[in-house]
Amino acid sequence: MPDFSFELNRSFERLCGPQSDEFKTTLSKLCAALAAGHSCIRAAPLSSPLIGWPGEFKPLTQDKDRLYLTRYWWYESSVGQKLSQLAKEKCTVDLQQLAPLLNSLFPPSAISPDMQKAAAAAAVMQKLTVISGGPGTGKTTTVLRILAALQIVANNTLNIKMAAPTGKAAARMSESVRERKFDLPVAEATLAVIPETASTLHRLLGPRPDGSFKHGKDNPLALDVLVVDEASMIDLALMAQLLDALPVDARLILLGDKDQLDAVDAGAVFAELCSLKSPSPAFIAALKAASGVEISPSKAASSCVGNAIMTLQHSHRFAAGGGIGKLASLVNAGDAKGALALLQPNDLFAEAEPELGWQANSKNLLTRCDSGYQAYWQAVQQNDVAAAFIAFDTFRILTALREGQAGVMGVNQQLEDHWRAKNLISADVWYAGRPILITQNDYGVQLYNGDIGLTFIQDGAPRVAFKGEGNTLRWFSPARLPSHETALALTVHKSQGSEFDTVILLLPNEAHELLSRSLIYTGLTRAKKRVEIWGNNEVLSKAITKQAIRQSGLAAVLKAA
Ligand SMILES: Nc1ncnc2c1ncn2[C@@H]1O[C@H](COP(=O)(O)OP(=O)(O)OP(=O)(O)O)[C@@H](O)[C@H]1O
Repeated sequence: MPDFSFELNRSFERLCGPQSDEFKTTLSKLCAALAAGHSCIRAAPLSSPLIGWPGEFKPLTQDKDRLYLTRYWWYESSVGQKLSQLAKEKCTVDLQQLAPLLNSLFPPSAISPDMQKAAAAAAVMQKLTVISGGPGTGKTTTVLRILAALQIVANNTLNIKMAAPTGKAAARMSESVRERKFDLPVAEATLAVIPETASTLHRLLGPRPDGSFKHGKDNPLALDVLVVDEASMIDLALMAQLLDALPVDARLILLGDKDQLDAVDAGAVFAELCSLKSPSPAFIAALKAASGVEISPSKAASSCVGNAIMTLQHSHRFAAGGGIGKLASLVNAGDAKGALALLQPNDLFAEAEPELGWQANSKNLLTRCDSGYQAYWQAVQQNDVAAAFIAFDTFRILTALREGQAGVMGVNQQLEDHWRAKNLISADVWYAGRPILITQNDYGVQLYNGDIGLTFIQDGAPRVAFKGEGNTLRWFSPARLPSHETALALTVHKSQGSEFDTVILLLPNEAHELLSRSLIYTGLTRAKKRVEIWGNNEVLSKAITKQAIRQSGLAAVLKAA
């Protein structure tokens, strides 16, 4: 792959002649920062015809002490502007109607304050709502009740759409909404106008062959309410495009988990928004009047989006005091000592108790995978496609890194070699049972980044099955598949938006700059019942203590708005 900063510098030199060494060094730092997910770097202003102040539209933009490639400066200011406009819009609310409506949708709760109910009141009272919560804190449950409340208030006339950044996350959202929707204590007419299907954000925006989108400022989306799940995976560029396509009167509800890994590309919009939680006294009073819930003020400096941020903290999925929930809180608090103490193998095999394998030893790992994948291979051997899909989601090995022995490529290779040696799989690349992960959106064949397919041999030829709508299957010959890779193991990054009964989180034996608190948290919270962390104390401790902070100016824009 060509070095981006080298190529960029060459174009700049063609445009403006030779540049100073200082400029070249700064440009290379900026490109490296973008690749690492930052939208800008902190840099003292440099004198160069290529760098301009905001609005000058030179290739690079210096905004106070922040230096950007101008495209990213534009994305950031556009996102900041749109979010602040949205957050400042007031909605007319009839408290006489809203208070009893919320009481009917939210039965009295033992959890105080009832943040689910508060979030619902906030979502009816305002155009922008950002709901952050860990696994099982009730984001889907809450958003369904919000949608019911919004429809009832609007006499069931709203056009609501739901979306998520990846196909897998959209499928999971559709599944949980379908499972949960009919529990809502509302009339048939309201149920009928709550959607059951979420699409990917790309599909919603309408991709064009040149990479641009059909929907934008001049052709806004046709909707009144947009709900976006797994919003922490949205990068700055996609968020800018999404906000551009949002109609002026629409409401936006973003759901996510602020503690999870940020988007792969530049920007950490969701986490940054959540850091700006600062409910005003007037908003706290309004919320109490509407929902009876009294939320606490926060110490953060006030910001125009401060009233929009709602955090759900109580997990209804992990039993109080259960291993995964406890471990997740310790990791989030950066308490490496506490996390390691909890991971002492005292009660290793209890459900939902985390286990720490002290040393990632590849032979043990392979044996562990023999038992973890046993049900899967059985289903494959019996050619039972439905059972194979179910079994495949019960166990997954997640790697912190891509490269190296303990990286996803190394582990996939070792597992294939191991199972070939045992004659469990054939020598063919497309062996029966080869699971694959799609790594690129292909709108033609409707396979999307993150989709998982399983290979079966039919009439002597390999065919790959993907789950379609409901319980249907879609079959493809390998030649028709877009970019893909083997998915016996997945990276933590690629596992976002998925959950498995048992997760093995595999760390490398040496500390690595890509290991961070949010990576450990994201990996371990993919587990529904049991997580085992394979690695050594030092690497795990270092990762838990390291908080990856992305450079960006979005918070500054929102605080100043
Ligand atoms: N207030 C509540 N009281 C009791 N149970 C609840 C409450 N809210 C949610 N639950 C239950 O907790 C479980 C998780 O809820 P839900 O799926 O809404 O959470 P989530 O945050 O969307 O989870 P995910 O991590 O899957 O996105 C569900 O079984 C749901 O019925």
